[in-house]
Parts: sequence; structure tokens; C-alpha cells
Amino acid sequence: MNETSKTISFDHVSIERSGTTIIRDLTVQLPDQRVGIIGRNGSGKSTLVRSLNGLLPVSAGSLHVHGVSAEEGAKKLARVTGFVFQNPDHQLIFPTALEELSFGLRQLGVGKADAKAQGLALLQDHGIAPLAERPVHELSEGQKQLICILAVLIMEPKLVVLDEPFSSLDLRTRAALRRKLEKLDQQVIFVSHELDALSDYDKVLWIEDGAVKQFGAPSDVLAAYQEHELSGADLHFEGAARA
Ligand SMILES: Nc1ncnc2c1ncn2[C@@H]1O[C@H](COP(=O)(O)OP(=O)(O)OP(=O)(O)O)[C@@H](O)[C@H]1O
Repeated sequence: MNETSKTISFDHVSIERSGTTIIRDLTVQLPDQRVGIIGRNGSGKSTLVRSLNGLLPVSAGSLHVHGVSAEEGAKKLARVTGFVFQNPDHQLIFPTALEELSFGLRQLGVGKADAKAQGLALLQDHGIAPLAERPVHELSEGQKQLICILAVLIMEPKLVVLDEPFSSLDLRTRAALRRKLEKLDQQVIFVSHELDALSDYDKVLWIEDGAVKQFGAPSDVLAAYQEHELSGADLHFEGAARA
């Protein structure tokens, strides 16, 4: 494996949504194992990370994710990048948790019985085996979110992208998942408004108006972001209103 194959590289990347350029001419290399992404509402964080598994195409520039070029297509990107959505209803497609977990493994060529056994073992590890056969639509938001995260982790992608996935999780589940993320060998990209959750990450990328505002050590970037966002008496909803 050469260096390029372990790195995310955005080179003068632009990304459009509904004809509007959201990410503009963004260049950054992300070789670090755990990278946090921060920025105001509407700054372009989700748009940026959605390009990593081909959910959104790059409209200009070049993107490489662990040796795969975005030009090779969404399917190839999706094979290296597991993506956990903000909203579980955008991710869950099967009637039960166990089917959701088994499906990914079946796609990777694992036999039916093995896939089921591995899915069940993972649910057991997280103390939620009783949810295995429950209809997904009957689960709480937090339970659904946990299933989404496990459905990605069970496939052991080279890159795990989490787009603000902890908002419905209780304290205990959050802490357990954080510990799990810490132990992962894969690269993790974590979009979050919870700055404390990123303080021990390797690097933090601050996105503003679809461009890199700052990229560096968490201690520097998180402090600069807080200072920038909370200083001044004229706090208003500029970021949230950008549309
Ligand atoms: N489907 C869409 N079509 C057109 N524009 C969109 C679409 N989705 C998002 N946008 C716009 O793209 C911009 C960036 O949105 P994005 O969701 O990437 O921001 P974000 O930084 O992830 O925000 P948040 O912190 O609120 O999740 C916003 O101006 C938003 O209105």
C-alpha cells in the first residue's frame, strides 16, 4: 500500500447542489487517522463528506479516497467509504436490524448463515440483541442510529464517515461508540458540532462558506473556531440562513 492509497486528497474540488456551487476550489490532504470536521450550519460539511462515498459527484477538480479516484464512479468509492447519515431514515432500508446488518456482509460475499451470525454477535456485543428481529420502524431514534453505525462498521470499510450521527444517542451509548471509534484501525472522518468530542482527534478541518478556513491540531482549530464564532455582540443566524 503506498501513501496515496491511505490518504484522502481533495485537489481544487468544487461540488454543486441543484446548480449552486457549495464547495469551491477546495484543496486539502487528509492522511491522518482521525479527522474532525467543524463549521457553521450550512457551511458545506455534509456536502463535502458526501463526495467521499460518491453520494455527491465532484463537479471540478480531483478527489482520491484511499487509492480510488472519484472519476472511477460512486460504486468504487462506496466500496472504500462507509457512511453514517445524520438521519437514520435516510440509511435504513430493511425491515429488521438483523437484516440491515446481514445485507452489507452478503454484498461482500459472506454466506447467509454466517452473515446472520455475525450480525447477531455485533448486536450482542452492544447489548442490543433483543432488537435483532424488531421492526426497524418501531425502534427509537437512538436505537435506529446505533443500528446505522453498526451496519457500516460491520463491513469494515477503509474509511468510516460519520455525519453528526450522535444527536439522538444517550450518554452511555455515545460513550461506548466513541470508545469503539477510538479503537478502529480504519480512518475516521467525524462531522460534529460537539467540539469536545473532537479534542483528541489527530486533526480538525474547519469549513466556512464551502472552503477551508483552518486545518490543523484540534487544540488550535477548536479554540480559533470558538473564538471566531462566539466573539462579538452581533451574533445572528448568518450560517443557518445561507441557502
Ligand atoms: N439538496 C440540496 N439542494 C440544494 N442546496 C442544498 C441541498 N442540500 C444542502 N444544500 C445547501 O448547501 C449548503 C451546505 O449545506 P450542508 O448540508 O453541506 O451544510 P452543513 O455544513 O453540513 O450544515 P449543518 O451543520 O446544518 O448540517 C447550504 O447552503 C444548503 O442550503
